[in-house]
Amino acid sequence: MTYRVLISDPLSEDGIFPLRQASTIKVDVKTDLTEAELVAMMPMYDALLVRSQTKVTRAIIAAAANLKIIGRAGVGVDNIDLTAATEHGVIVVNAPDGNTNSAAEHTVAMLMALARKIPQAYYALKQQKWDRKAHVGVELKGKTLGVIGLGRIGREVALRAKGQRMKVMAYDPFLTEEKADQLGLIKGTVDEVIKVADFITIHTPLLKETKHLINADAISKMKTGVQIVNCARGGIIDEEALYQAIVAGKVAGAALDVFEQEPATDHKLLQLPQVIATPHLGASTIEAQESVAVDVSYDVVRLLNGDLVKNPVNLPSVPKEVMKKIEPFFYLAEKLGVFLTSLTKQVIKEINIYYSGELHDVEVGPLTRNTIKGLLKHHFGNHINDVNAAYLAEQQGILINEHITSHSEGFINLIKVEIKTEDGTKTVAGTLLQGLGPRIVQVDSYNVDLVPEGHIIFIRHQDQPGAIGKVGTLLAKNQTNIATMQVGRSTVGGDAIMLLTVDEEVTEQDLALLNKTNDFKEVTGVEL
Ligand SMILES: NC(=O)c1ccc[n+]([C@@H]2O[C@H](COP(=O)([O-])OP(=O)(O)OC[C@H]3O[C@@H](n4cnc5c(N)ncnc54)[C@H](O)[C@@H]3O)[C@@H](O)[C@H]2O)c1
Ligand SMILES: O=C(O)[C@H](O)COP(=O)(O)O
Repeated sequence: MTYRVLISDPLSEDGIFPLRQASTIKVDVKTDLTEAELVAMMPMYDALLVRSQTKVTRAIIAAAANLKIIGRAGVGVDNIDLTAATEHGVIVVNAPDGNTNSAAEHTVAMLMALARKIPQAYYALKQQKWDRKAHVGVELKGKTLGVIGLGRIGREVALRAKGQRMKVMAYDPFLTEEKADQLGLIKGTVDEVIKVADFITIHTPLLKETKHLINADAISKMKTGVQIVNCARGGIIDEEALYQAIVAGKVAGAALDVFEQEPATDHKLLQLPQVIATPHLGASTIEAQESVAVDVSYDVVRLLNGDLVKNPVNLPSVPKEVMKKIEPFFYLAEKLGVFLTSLTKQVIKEINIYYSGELHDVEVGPLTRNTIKGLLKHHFGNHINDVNAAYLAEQQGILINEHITSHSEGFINLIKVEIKTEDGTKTVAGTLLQGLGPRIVQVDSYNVDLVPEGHIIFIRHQDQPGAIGKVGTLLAKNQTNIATMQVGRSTVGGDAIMLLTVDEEVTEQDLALLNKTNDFKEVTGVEL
């Protein structure tokens, strides 16, 4: 099997060696493609790698019938339609650490260039103007830097600003007093930060909440003469409001690496002498480009090899040590789902998953996704995967509840899945036996002991002499060989079940023969 990977933005050739080395992967590099060209090409690709230039739209994702992964060689994923990717079961990964240092260094370079008017002076000198008066700057030492967004880059910028002997005040929804103390900076609200800062630098993602975070109202609260740096994302600053504030003399200068519409060549902000700018160069260093390309390439290789990715964007990431604990349960969780869904023809309205015993203190989200995958596979086939399982269930209006308890009904660990449908409630429970592997241990109220694999016939009947023999005789007519059989009953002569495993796939003829006798209330074939 050969997987095809398309790289549609310029990526470091040195950084993509994990892809080049993989014998099962063929890489095509084709840049500057239009949306229509991408739509036409995508059906043949299993993976797409981009930077910020390619806009990965819904149309492109919808056309990409074989697409499994989109790798963003960088941080910001605002150029990728994440909702569409999730709906289509395409995992999106990024490289969150690879360009942190470069982006932080670029921000500090912009801050210093802004304070000392270096680009303006350079430009004048290139025009043969030796003008020392026009380019008098200000010192950073002793000034307050306001940092909005104290994630990876914001933190690095704050530390470097302290090296410039600036005071730093920061706002981030996750910043605690302890963390602020550790970093030697002051924690404030957005309003507090923008009111006191001489320089403001922004390091948030572009989200609904951060769109135009710096608008006319915010600017009106700032000090007159404030200078603003944006090396995060265009759109966080309202560009019209910034333009007006610079013209009015409220804002003394701005350093912009990013714009709402890129490329931004014919932009009115660029006409103002107080504005210095670079064309989205924060991550453009040899080191950062190599590092982000290596990170996403490895994730693509991992995914195509069937392994877990390191930096998922549209799936919660689970720490390695937690994953080690829960991974052995993935198979069981999915099989419980497949088993249970085989027992009903009705629409599932609600899914309750009970985790108990040693599963009570782990992150069970991935197990829930595997269970849902098993439950809905019947309807969605291979289209359903970890990425879209919860989404597809939600779209079907299915209610999903997780219940977690340390009490485990006699097993060290137990996953019990219950579905509610028009015809009532059905449950199945399974455990992972140390050294023996997964077992289904309960079907409705009946205790069983079944390895969840192979070809199974599930029968509901009335407990009575001859019932078991009849099943053997009927299946023999079809040359169907019973490998194992177990029975369970509520009371003598009461409701009972039989679980048979057979050597070959259960056929329609097998089921028809068993159903014809009218001796059995329910006969179902289950393929695990
Ligand atoms: N110019 C470039 O070339 C370049 C390079 C790398 C990253 N970036 C951009 O820089 C930004 C930051 O990247 P990062 O790696 O530090 O990301 P990060 O995820 O590590 O940090 C982002 C921080 O923003 C905070 N945040 C979210 N909403 C906020 C809000 N409303 N107010 C204040 N803070 C908020 C988050 O809590 C988080 O701590 C992103 O937009 C990224 O795309 C740009
Ligand atoms: O979010 C990012 O990582 C930066 O904006 C870098 O974008 P780029 O990969 O297009 O340089």
